Amino acid sequence: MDAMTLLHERSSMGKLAAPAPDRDQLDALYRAALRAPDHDALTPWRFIEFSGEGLDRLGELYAKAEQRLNPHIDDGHLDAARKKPKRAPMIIAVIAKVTPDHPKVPRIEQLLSAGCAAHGILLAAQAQGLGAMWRTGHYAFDPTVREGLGLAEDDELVGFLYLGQMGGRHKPLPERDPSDFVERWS
Ligand SMILES: Cc1cc2nc3c(=O)[nH]c(=O)nc-3n(C[C@H](O)[C@H](O)[C@H](O)COP(=O)(O)O)c2cc1C
Repeated sequence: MDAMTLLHERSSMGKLAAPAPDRDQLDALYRAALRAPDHDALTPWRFIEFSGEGLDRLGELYAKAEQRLNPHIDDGHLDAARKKPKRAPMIIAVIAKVTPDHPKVPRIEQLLSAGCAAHGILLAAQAQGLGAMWRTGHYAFDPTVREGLGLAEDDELVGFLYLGQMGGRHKPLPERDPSDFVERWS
């Protein structure tokens, strides 16, 4: 796939099947992430890769988060939370590792770099014929989940990237006209 086609046609895939990306594919995903624009070369990101029992452990964290939000939650809802990570054979959590009060690089720039790293992973997934979807949901901001994943106070969980083999077809791309979004000063 040529670069412009990839950039114009990237699309999320919610239906994801086993197997998870293999080591070579993952290496290519991370290399794409590491080419994110990065002011002052802070590399303000880290990644946690979940597969197999790791997905169960993440599900347990989700259930713990729900229980803290609602101590009377019923087993059905707890189970639903536990199963959420099982929607894919692999999840990569992208975490912005923020250096607070940096003299040159404000927080927003560090968050944007980590977001670009996540986008790099999505693009590299599609380039390799894999399916991918960026999710957050309330869990990305939940204190129990943040603590369980070892986030420092200034860090942000930018997203959970669900990855796997394409389990369906991409939905049609929306028709968008660039001129609706562009103002020209010339
Ligand atoms: C930061 C971020 C968080 C997102 N979180 C969710 C989410 O929790 N659930 C969801 O269905 N889509 C979420 N999305 C949107 C999807 O990843 C996807 O972009 C959207 O469904 C549009 O599909 P497309 O990427 O094929 O255009 C999120 C996107 C971003 C950038």
